[in-house]
Amino acid sequence: MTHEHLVIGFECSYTPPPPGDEAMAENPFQMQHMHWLRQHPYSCRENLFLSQETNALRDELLAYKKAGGGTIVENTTTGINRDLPALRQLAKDTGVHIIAGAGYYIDCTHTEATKKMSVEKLTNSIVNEMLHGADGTDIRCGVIGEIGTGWPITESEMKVLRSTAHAQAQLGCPVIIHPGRDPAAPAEVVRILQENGGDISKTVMSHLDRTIFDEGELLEFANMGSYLEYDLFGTEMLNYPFNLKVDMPSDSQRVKTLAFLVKEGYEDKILMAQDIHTKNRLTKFGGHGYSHILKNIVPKMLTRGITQHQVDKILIDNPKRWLTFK
Ligand SMILES: CC(=O)NCCS(=O)(=O)O
Repeated sequence: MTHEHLVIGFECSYTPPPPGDEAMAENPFQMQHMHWLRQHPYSCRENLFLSQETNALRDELLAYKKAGGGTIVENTTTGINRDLPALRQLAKDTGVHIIAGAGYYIDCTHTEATKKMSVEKLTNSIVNEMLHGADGTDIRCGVIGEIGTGWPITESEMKVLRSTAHAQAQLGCPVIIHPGRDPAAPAEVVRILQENGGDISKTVMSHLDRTIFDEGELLEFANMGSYLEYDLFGTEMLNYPFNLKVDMPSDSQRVKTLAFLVKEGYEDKILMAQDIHTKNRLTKFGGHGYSHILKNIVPKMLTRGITQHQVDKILIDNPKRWLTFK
Protein backbone atom coordinates (compact mmCIF):
# COMPACT_ATOMS: atom_id res chain seq x y z
CA MET A 1 0.00 0.00 0.00
CA THR A 2 1.73 3.15 -1.20
CA HIS A 3 -0.45 5.68 0.63
CA GLU A 4 -1.60 5.05 4.19
CA HIS A 5 -1.44 6.68 7.61
CA LEU A 6 -1.01 4.80 10.86
CA VAL A 7 -0.22 7.51 13.36
CA ILE A 8 -1.70 10.86 12.35
CA GLY A 9 -3.45 13.81 13.97
CA PHE A 10 -5.65 15.28 11.27
CA GLU A 11 -7.34 18.10 13.17
CA CYS A 12 -6.41 20.53 10.38
CA SER A 13 -9.29 19.06 8.38
CA TYR A 14 -12.03 19.56 11.00
CA THR A 15 -15.30 20.65 9.34
CA PRO A 16 -18.34 21.57 11.49
CA PRO A 17 -21.24 19.09 11.26
CA PRO A 18 -24.22 19.98 9.04
CA PRO A 19 -26.92 22.12 10.72
CA GLY A 20 -29.03 20.06 13.09
CA ASP A 21 -26.30 17.43 13.55
CA GLU A 22 -24.16 19.39 16.01
CA ALA A 23 -24.68 16.84 18.79
CA MET A 24 -23.25 14.10 16.58
CA ALA A 25 -19.81 15.64 16.87
CA GLU A 26 -19.64 14.29 20.43
CA ASN A 27 -19.27 10.65 21.46
CA PRO A 28 -20.01 9.15 18.04
CA PHE A 29 -18.28 5.78 18.42
CA GLN A 30 -21.41 3.73 18.83
CA MET A 31 -22.86 1.28 16.35
CA GLN A 32 -25.78 3.52 15.42
CA HIS A 33 -23.45 6.37 14.46
CA MET A 34 -21.18 4.49 12.09
CA HIS A 35 -23.05 5.49 8.92
CA TRP A 36 -23.04 9.13 10.03
CA LEU A 37 -19.28 8.97 10.63
CA ARG A 38 -18.70 7.50 7.17
CA GLN A 39 -20.65 10.40 5.68
CA HIS A 40 -19.06 13.08 7.90
CA PRO A 41 -15.65 11.73 8.99
CA TYR A 42 -14.16 15.21 9.48
CA SER A 43 -17.02 16.57 11.60
CA CYS A 44 -16.11 14.77 14.80
CA ARG A 45 -12.82 15.86 16.34
CA GLU A 46 -12.17 12.56 18.06
CA ASN A 47 -12.36 10.74 14.74
CA LEU A 48 -9.34 12.73 13.52
CA PHE A 49 -6.92 11.28 16.07
CA LEU A 50 -5.86 7.96 14.60
CA SER A 51 -2.74 8.54 16.68
CA GLN A 52 -4.71 7.42 19.78
CA GLU A 53 -5.19 3.92 18.37
CA THR A 54 -1.72 2.36 18.38
CA ASN A 55 -2.95 -0.84 20.08
CA ALA A 56 -5.70 -1.31 17.51
CA LEU A 57 -3.20 -0.53 14.77
CA ARG A 58 -1.01 -3.41 15.88
CA ASP A 59 -3.95 -5.78 15.30
CA GLU A 60 -4.79 -4.05 12.01
CA LEU A 61 -1.23 -4.56 10.76
CA LEU A 62 -1.18 -8.21 11.82
CA ALA A 63 -4.44 -8.73 9.89
CA TYR A 64 -2.91 -6.92 6.90
CA LYS A 65 0.09 -9.26 7.04
CA LYS A 66 -2.19 -12.29 7.24
CA ALA A 67 -4.02 -11.05 4.14
CA GLY A 68 -0.71 -10.98 2.25
CA GLY A 69 0.42 -7.40 2.92
CA GLY A 70 4.14 -6.81 3.41
CA THR A 71 4.78 -3.07 3.33
CA ILE A 72 3.02 0.21 3.99
CA VAL A 73 4.18 3.65 2.91
CA GLU A 74 3.14 5.89 5.81
CA ASN A 75 2.63 9.33 4.29
CA THR A 76 2.36 11.43 7.46
CA THR A 77 4.59 14.47 7.07
CA THR A 78 5.38 17.53 9.20
CA GLY A 79 2.13 19.33 10.09
CA ILE A 80 -0.08 16.29 10.68
CA ASN A 81 1.68 14.92 13.75
CA ARG A 82 4.18 12.44 12.38
CA ASP A 83 5.39 10.06 15.12
CA LEU A 84 8.39 8.09 13.92
CA PRO A 85 9.18 6.21 17.16
CA ALA A 86 5.58 4.90 17.17
CA LEU A 87 5.99 3.76 13.56
CA ARG A 88 9.26 2.01 14.39
CA GLN A 89 7.58 0.22 17.29
CA LEU A 90 4.63 -0.88 15.12
CA ALA A 91 7.03 -2.24 12.50
CA LYS A 92 9.01 -4.13 15.17
CA ASP A 93 5.88 -5.54 16.81
CA THR A 94 4.23 -6.73 13.59
CA GLY A 95 6.98 -7.41 11.04
CA VAL A 96 5.21 -5.17 8.51
CA HIS A 97 7.69 -2.88 6.75
CA ILE A 98 6.74 0.77 7.30
CA ILE A 99 8.27 3.46 5.10
CA ALA A 100 8.03 6.96 6.55
CA GLY A 101 7.56 10.22 4.64
CA ALA A 102 9.73 13.35 4.74
CA GLY A 103 8.67 16.95 4.10
CA TYR A 104 5.62 19.11 4.75
CA TYR A 105 1.83 18.86 4.43
CA ILE A 106 -0.49 21.65 3.14
CA ASP A 107 -0.10 25.38 3.84
CA CYS A 108 -2.50 25.67 6.80
CA THR A 109 -0.24 23.28 8.71
CA HIS A 110 2.98 25.22 7.98
CA THR A 111 4.28 27.03 11.06
CA GLU A 112 5.45 30.65 10.82
CA ALA A 113 9.01 29.31 11.03
CA THR A 114 8.39 26.96 8.08
CA LYS A 115 6.84 29.78 6.04
CA LYS A 116 9.95 31.92 6.61
CA MET A 117 12.39 29.21 5.47
CA SER A 118 14.22 29.64 2.15
CA VAL A 119 14.03 26.97 -0.54
CA GLU A 120 17.62 26.06 0.30
CA LYS A 121 16.83 25.59 4.01
CA LEU A 122 13.72 23.53 3.22
CA THR A 123 15.78 21.37 0.86
CA ASN A 124 18.40 20.78 3.54
CA SER A 125 15.74 19.86 6.07
CA ILE A 126 14.16 17.30 3.71
CA VAL A 127 17.54 15.83 2.71
CA ASN A 128 18.46 15.59 6.38
CA GLU A 129 15.21 13.70 7.16
CA MET A 130 16.09 11.22 4.42
CA LEU A 131 19.79 10.78 5.15
CA HIS A 132 20.16 11.23 8.91
CA GLY A 133 16.78 11.05 10.66
CA ALA A 134 13.70 13.17 11.29
CA ASP A 135 12.08 14.85 14.32
CA GLY A 136 15.26 14.53 16.41
CA THR A 137 15.45 10.74 15.93
CA ASP A 138 17.80 8.52 13.94
CA ILE A 139 14.84 7.23 11.92
CA ARG A 140 15.38 8.02 8.25
CA CYS A 141 12.45 8.59 5.91
CA GLY A 142 12.24 6.53 2.73
CA VAL A 143 10.08 8.78 0.56
CA ILE A 144 9.46 12.51 0.28
CA GLY A 145 5.77 13.11 0.93
CA GLU A 146 2.96 13.31 1.04
CA ILE A 147 3.88 16.83 0.06
CA GLY A 148 0.75 18.89 0.55
CA THR A 149 -0.54 21.37 -1.99
CA GLY A 150 -3.87 23.15 -2.29
CA TRP A 151 -5.53 25.01 -5.14
CA PRO A 152 -4.33 27.54 -5.95
CA ILE A 153 -0.87 26.58 -4.73
CA THR A 154 0.28 29.00 -2.01
CA GLU A 155 3.67 30.71 -1.84
CA SER A 156 4.78 28.49 1.02
CA GLU A 157 3.62 25.31 -0.77
CA MET A 158 5.47 26.48 -3.89
CA LYS A 159 8.72 26.74 -1.88
CA VAL A 160 8.17 23.26 -0.47
CA LEU A 161 7.55 21.89 -3.98
CA ARG A 162 10.73 23.48 -5.29
CA SER A 163 12.72 22.09 -2.37
CA THR A 164 11.15 18.66 -2.91
CA ALA A 165 12.38 18.66 -6.50
CA HIS A 166 15.86 19.83 -5.43
CA ALA A 167 16.07 17.12 -2.75
CA GLN A 168 14.90 14.48 -5.22
CA ALA A 169 17.52 15.63 -7.75
CA GLN A 170 20.22 15.14 -5.07
CA LEU A 171 19.00 11.79 -3.75
CA GLY A 172 17.23 10.06 -6.67
CA CYS A 173 14.46 9.16 -4.24
CA PRO A 174 10.70 8.57 -4.51
CA VAL A 175 8.33 11.54 -4.13
CA ILE A 176 4.59 11.52 -3.45
CA ILE A 177 2.26 14.50 -3.87
CA HIS A 178 -1.11 15.46 -2.37
CA PRO A 179 -2.62 17.71 -5.07
CA GLY A 180 -5.27 20.44 -4.69
CA ARG A 181 -8.86 19.60 -5.51
CA ASP A 182 -9.04 20.95 -9.03
CA PRO A 183 -8.55 18.89 -12.20
CA ALA A 184 -5.73 21.25 -13.22
CA ALA A 185 -3.82 20.83 -9.93
CA PRO A 186 -1.89 17.58 -10.65
CA ALA A 187 -0.46 18.85 -13.96
CA GLU A 188 0.52 22.18 -12.38
CA VAL A 189 2.46 20.37 -9.64
CA VAL A 190 4.22 18.17 -12.19
CA ARG A 191 5.27 21.24 -14.19
CA ILE A 192 6.70 22.91 -11.05
CA LEU A 193 8.63 19.77 -10.10
CA GLN A 194 9.96 19.40 -13.66
CA GLU A 195 11.08 23.03 -13.83
CA ASN A 196 13.01 22.51 -10.60
CA GLY A 197 14.85 19.35 -11.60
CA GLY A 198 12.47 16.74 -10.17
CA ASP A 199 12.19 13.26 -11.67
CA ILE A 200 8.56 12.75 -12.69
CA SER A 201 9.15 9.06 -13.42
CA LYS A 202 9.79 8.64 -9.66
CA THR A 203 6.86 10.79 -8.54
CA VAL A 204 3.41 9.64 -7.45
CA MET A 205 0.31 11.79 -7.93
CA SER A 206 -2.07 10.83 -5.13
CA HIS A 207 -5.85 11.14 -4.79
CA LEU A 208 -6.66 11.06 -8.50
CA ASP A 209 -10.00 9.47 -7.59
CA ARG A 210 -11.31 12.83 -6.26
CA THR A 211 -9.43 15.07 -8.66
CA ILE A 212 -9.63 14.14 -12.37
CA PHE A 213 -12.93 12.73 -13.70
CA ASP A 214 -12.83 13.39 -17.43
CA GLU A 215 -11.21 10.45 -19.30
CA GLY A 216 -9.55 12.73 -21.86
CA GLU A 217 -8.03 14.92 -19.13
CA LEU A 218 -6.92 11.81 -17.26
CA LEU A 219 -5.06 10.44 -20.29
CA GLU A 220 -3.48 13.84 -20.91
CA PHE A 221 -2.24 13.87 -17.32
CA ALA A 222 -1.12 10.21 -17.47
CA ASN A 223 1.00 11.13 -20.48
CA MET A 224 3.09 13.46 -18.28
CA GLY A 225 4.74 10.37 -16.79
CA SER A 226 4.06 10.26 -13.05
CA TYR A 227 2.59 7.28 -11.20
CA LEU A 228 -1.20 7.47 -11.06
CA GLU A 229 -2.50 6.70 -7.60
CA TYR A 230 -6.07 5.72 -6.71
CA ASP A 231 -5.80 5.74 -2.96
CA LEU A 232 -9.21 6.46 -1.49
CA PHE A 233 -10.50 2.89 -1.76
CA GLY A 234 -13.01 2.39 1.03
CA THR A 235 -14.11 6.04 1.04
CA GLU A 236 -17.69 6.28 -0.15
CA MET A 237 -19.61 9.44 0.79
CA LEU A 238 -22.37 11.51 -0.79
CA ASN A 239 -21.05 14.96 0.06
CA TYR A 240 -17.30 15.46 -0.10
CA PRO A 241 -16.87 18.35 2.35
CA PHE A 242 -13.58 19.65 0.89
CA ASN A 243 -15.14 20.27 -2.54
CA LEU A 244 -18.91 19.99 -2.76
CA LYS A 245 -18.71 20.00 -6.58
CA VAL A 246 -16.94 16.62 -6.46
CA ASP A 247 -18.96 13.39 -6.52
CA MET A 248 -16.74 10.99 -4.59
CA PRO A 249 -16.63 7.78 -6.66
CA SER A 250 -17.59 4.40 -5.27
CA ASP A 251 -15.07 1.55 -5.14
CA SER A 252 -16.77 0.01 -8.21
CA GLN A 253 -16.23 3.24 -10.13
CA ARG A 254 -12.59 3.30 -9.04
CA VAL A 255 -12.09 -0.23 -10.35
CA LYS A 256 -13.72 0.83 -13.63
CA THR A 257 -11.25 3.70 -13.97
CA LEU A 258 -8.32 1.37 -13.24
CA ALA A 259 -9.59 -1.03 -15.94
CA PHE A 260 -9.77 1.94 -18.34
CA LEU A 261 -6.17 2.97 -17.54
CA VAL A 262 -4.98 -0.62 -17.97
CA LYS A 263 -6.74 -0.83 -21.36
CA GLU A 264 -5.00 2.43 -22.36
CA GLY A 265 -1.60 0.92 -21.55
CA TYR A 266 -0.83 2.46 -18.14
CA GLU A 267 -0.55 -0.76 -16.09
CA ASP A 268 3.08 0.08 -15.23
CA LYS A 269 2.02 3.43 -13.75
CA ILE A 270 -0.95 2.60 -11.52
CA LEU A 271 -0.75 2.47 -7.71
CA MET A 272 -3.51 1.79 -5.19
CA ALA A 273 -4.13 2.41 -1.49
CA GLN A 274 -6.80 3.27 1.07
CA ASP A 275 -5.32 6.43 2.64
CA ILE A 276 -6.72 5.53 6.05
CA HIS A 277 -6.49 8.66 8.20
CA THR A 278 -9.56 8.61 10.46
CA LYS A 279 -10.57 6.21 13.24
CA ASN A 280 -13.89 5.14 11.73
CA ARG A 281 -12.06 3.30 8.95
CA LEU A 282 -10.39 0.87 11.37
CA THR A 283 -12.00 -2.56 11.70
CA LYS A 284 -12.19 -1.86 15.46
CA PHE A 285 -14.91 0.70 14.65
CA GLY A 286 -16.65 -1.25 11.89
CA GLY A 287 -14.46 0.13 9.10
CA HIS A 288 -12.78 -1.69 6.22
CA GLY A 289 -9.24 -1.70 7.66
CA TYR A 290 -5.92 -1.95 5.84
CA SER A 291 -6.74 -5.27 4.11
CA HIS A 292 -9.72 -3.93 2.12
CA ILE A 293 -7.89 -3.80 -1.21
CA LEU A 294 -6.32 -7.23 -0.78
CA LYS A 295 -9.50 -8.91 0.42
CA ASN A 296 -12.29 -7.11 -1.44
CA ILE A 297 -10.98 -4.98 -4.30
CA VAL A 298 -8.53 -7.41 -5.93
CA PRO A 299 -11.23 -10.09 -6.47
CA LYS A 300 -13.43 -7.38 -8.02
CA MET A 301 -10.61 -6.24 -10.32
CA LEU A 302 -10.22 -9.82 -11.57
CA THR A 303 -13.87 -9.82 -12.63
CA ARG A 304 -13.50 -6.55 -14.49
CA GLY A 305 -10.89 -7.45 -17.08
CA ILE A 306 -7.74 -6.85 -15.02
CA THR A 307 -5.54 -9.97 -14.97
CA GLN A 308 -3.64 -11.39 -11.98
CA HIS A 309 -0.42 -10.45 -13.77
CA GLN A 310 -1.61 -6.84 -14.00
CA VAL A 311 -2.76 -6.85 -10.35
CA ASP A 312 0.73 -8.03 -9.36
CA LYS A 313 2.26 -5.19 -11.33
CA ILE A 314 0.01 -2.66 -9.58
CA LEU A 315 0.50 -4.02 -6.05
CA ILE A 316 4.09 -5.30 -6.19
CA ASP A 317 6.22 -4.32 -9.19
CA ASN A 318 5.13 -0.67 -9.52
CA PRO A 319 5.57 0.15 -5.81
CA LYS A 320 8.94 -1.64 -5.80
CA ARG A 321 10.18 0.34 -8.82
CA TRP A 322 8.91 3.63 -7.41
CA LEU A 323 10.48 3.03 -3.99
CA THR A 324 13.93 2.11 -5.32
CA PHE A 325 16.43 4.98 -5.14
CA LYS A 326 18.12 5.74 -8.48
C1 LIG B 1 -4.45 12.55 4.76
C2 LIG B 1 -4.90 13.16 3.49
O1 LIG B 1 -4.36 14.13 3.04
N1 LIG B 1 -5.91 12.61 2.89
C3 LIG B 1 -6.47 13.18 1.71
C4 LIG B 1 -7.89 13.21 1.80
S1 LIG B 1 -8.56 13.95 0.42
O2 LIG B 1 -9.99 13.97 0.65
O3 LIG B 1 -8.23 13.18 -0.78
O4 LIG B 1 -8.02 15.29 0.22
